[in-house]
Formats: sequence, structure tokens, C-alpha cells
Amino acid sequence: MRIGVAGLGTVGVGVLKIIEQHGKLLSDRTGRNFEVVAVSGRSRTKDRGVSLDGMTWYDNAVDLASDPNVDMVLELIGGSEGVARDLCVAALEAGKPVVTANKALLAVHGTELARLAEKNNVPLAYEAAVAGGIPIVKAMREGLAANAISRVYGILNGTCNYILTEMEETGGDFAAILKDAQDLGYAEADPSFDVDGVDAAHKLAILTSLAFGTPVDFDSVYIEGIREVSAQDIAFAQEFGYRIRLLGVARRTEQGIEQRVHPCMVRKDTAIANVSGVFNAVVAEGDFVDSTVYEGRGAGEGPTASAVMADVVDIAAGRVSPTFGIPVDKMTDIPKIPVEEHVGCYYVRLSVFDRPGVIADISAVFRDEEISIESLLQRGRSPEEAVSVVLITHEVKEAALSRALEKIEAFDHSAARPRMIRIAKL
Ligand SMILES: NC(=O)C1=CN([C@@H]2O[C@H](COP(=O)(O)OP(=O)(O)OC[C@H]3O[C@@H](n4cnc5c(N)ncnc54)[C@H](O)[C@@H]3O)[C@@H](O)[C@H]2O)C=CC1
Ligand SMILES: N[C@@H](CC=O)C(=O)O
Ligand code: NA
Repeated sequence: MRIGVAGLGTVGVGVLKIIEQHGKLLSDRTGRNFEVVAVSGRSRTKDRGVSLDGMTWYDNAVDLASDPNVDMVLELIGGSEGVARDLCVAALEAGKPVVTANKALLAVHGTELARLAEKNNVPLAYEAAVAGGIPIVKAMREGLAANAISRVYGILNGTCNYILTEMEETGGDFAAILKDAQDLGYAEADPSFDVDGVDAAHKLAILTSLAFGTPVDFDSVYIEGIREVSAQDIAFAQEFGYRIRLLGVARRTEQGIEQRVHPCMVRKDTAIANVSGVFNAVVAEGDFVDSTVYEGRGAGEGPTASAVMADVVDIAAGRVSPTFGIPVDKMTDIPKIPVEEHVGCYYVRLSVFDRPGVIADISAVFRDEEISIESLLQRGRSPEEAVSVVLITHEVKEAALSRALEKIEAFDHSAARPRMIRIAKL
């Protein structure tokens, strides 16, 4: 198996290291030899700690697709457009299998690439694109193939989970922790994709397609990142018995599919709440299998390269499935449910001036919107300075809660925009 690797960053270098260190093991397992014969990167002279001896260098990665010595292309550059997409299209059109770690590409162009792969009868594999080292694509596509899936959810971004758990455990500063995550090779080239929830949404859109056999629909994922999660929210969460995690949730109901990524309060005694640092976890619920849980490192050189090589090995061994577990012409377009329709419990933190009647006014708004309150806590006492009033609601439709928070924000005694975090029903 003669491999062409495009992109020699964290993941690309990890792949070269695995092939170098485990050449014999891979060959014993598959009866094939794996050799990287060609590479493409930005700098030919950079020392990456791995040898590129004997490999053909291409300045233009797309040329890997037409190199007659290359049997399989690994796209490890990233980005939904440009060279990464051009290379995948060119390789599939040339009848060469493609392995990619690029969730942005799959989330935006997944269905059309899957169609191209089918047309040319070549595999397009992307295990590394979802939850890093966890073999979740394989589990969803093959392990759970006999089930109708009702829900798939989890922690899908290692950088955000690392930031949230470090903030919780060390009280450290957001920017400094993000810098650590970047240095550890966890973050995207543009880390706003991580912290703004976009990367998790890319992965959720892919999981939705795998779970429900529907075309990938990234544009209908509701997305909210972790920038507004404050030390105060983390402390209040602890007090109420929760931890805060960025979750991606895709759920099938009679009305359609809801797809959402946002910070969640998760009860401390759940499996998800105990997933820390760069670890990811995915829970998939099927009608025959019931609930299944998968956990492992969601980012970083070794785990991601491990997932890339799992695809390479499958393809070499002839184990090939449709890209999203179902041929494109058998996919069903299923309507998406907007987040305003979501029904759940909410954590709300209000910042108000502690004047007589403020709690009565807040209560009146909640009464008018028919929102019932499970608990209410007030911290601090000062008519001049703002104090925190924290509420946990019973189940309510999100649209009603949003209306209530808008009314409260308009009060004279409101000092800041109300903060809301959804409480996960796991
Ligand atoms: N780092 C991680 O933990 C994970 C990364 N991924 C995905 O893997 C892919 C690669 O990510 P990383 O290795 O982390 O990024 P990286 O930024 O470390 O590596 C990308 C490499 O591609 C090179 N590159 C950029 N434009 C190029 C071009 N036109 N031609 C050839 N090379 C070019 C860059 O110089 C860089 O060395 C991305 O799609 C990313 O989303 C997926 C799972 C985990
Ligand atoms: N930036 C991503 C990398 C893996 O997909 C993350 O932090 O999870
Ligand atoms: Na994976």
C-alpha cells in the first residue's frame, strides 16, 4: 500500500511515526506493506522529527492524486474549502481511496463527497474526524448497524473539555489554558472553531448523518460555544451538584431531528460529567442495544494518527462500508427541529440590584410565562452593587424562557444580561 500524505502537522507527523514504528505489526495484521511514498507540506526544510527520505515532495498537494506511485491519499491539511477539498475530489475522481481527519470538510461537503466516492467505487474514510482516537465512526456505522438510533450525544471537542476542566480544577484563566491546549496540539488552526463550538458542531453533523441516515446538514446545527462560561457559573454548578461540559446532542423525535451544541450542566454522578481534560465521550442509544458509551482521547498527535491508521488498515484489508453507513440514494431528508422548541430544565443566573420587590418582579415574569422554579438562590446583599440570583427551572419550552429573560433584562434593577445554561437530561 503506497501512501501519499498531505499535511505534515500534528496529525501527519503522527501518522509517519506510526508507520515507522509499527510497520511490521501492520503488515502482520493485514498481509500488506505500508509505505509513505509521497508527501506535501508547507515547508520542505522544516525539521519535524521524522525522516522524509525517499519520499517524493509535492509543493501542490493536489498533485498527490495523480502520482501513479500513490495508491491511497491521506488528507491531513484541514479546512472545508481550498486544497483539502480539491485534493479529496481529485483523488476520488482518480479512483484512489481517501482517508481524512477533516471534519470541517465532511460537515460541509460530506454528502457530495460520499456520492463522488460511490460513483468512483472508492472508499472515503474519516474515523479521525469525529472524537479523535475513539472508534466512534466504526461503532456507529458497523457496530450499531442493526439498530434504529434515537439519540447520540457527547463531549466532542477535546480543547473545550480541557479548558472547562482546567478552569474547574485549577481556577486558571481561559486564555492561558487555551494556549496550553494549542501547545499540546489539541486546537484547530483557528482555535475559535473550538471555543465557539463550531468544531463540535462539525462532528455532530457527521454523527447525525451516521445515526439517522440523513444527508449531513451542518447549517441546521444550533451552536453556542464556551466563551461565556464564567468561573461564577462553574462555582454555582458545583453548588447545585453539576459540572459544565460542552455537549453535542442529536435526537430523533416524531417531529424530526434536533441537533445542538452548547454548554450543559451535567449531574456530577453521570459518566459524561466525569470525562476530563482532552478526553471525549459519546453515548449512542439504539432500540435493540440500549445505551452504549465510548470514551477516549479526542485530540492530539497519537490518538488522531491512530484513528487515521485504523482507516488505512481497513481499506488495505478490503473492509469498506458506505461513507455514512448507507448509500447516498438511500438517505432520507429528515426535518430539523429549531432549538426554540427544545423542552428542558435551565440554570439561569441574573445579575440584579438588590432592591425591595426585585424577586417579586422576577417571579411575576416567570409566572406569566408559566415557568415553574425548582430552586432559587441569592448571593450577596447590596442595594448599590449587583448581586447574583440563580434559579433552576422545571421543564419549560426554550422559547418561553427566552421571552422571560428578555423581559427581565429590560428591568431597571437588571445590571447585566441574564445568563442561561441548559441542564442535560442524560
Ligand atoms: N490535532 C488534532 O488533535 C486533530 C486534528 N484533526 C484534523 O486533522 C487535520 C490536521 O490537523 P493538525 O495536524 O492538527 O493541523 P496542523 O496545523 O498541525 O497541520 C496541518 C498541516 O498542513 C500544512 N498545510 C497547510 N496548507 C497546506 C497545503 N496547501 N499543502 C500542504 N500542506 C499544507 C500546514 O503547514 C500544517 O503543517 C485537520 O483537518 C484537523 O481538523 C482531527 C482530529 C484531531
Ligand atoms: N480541535 C479538536 C481536535 C480534534 O478533533 C479538538 O480539540 O477536539
Ligand atoms: Na474517531
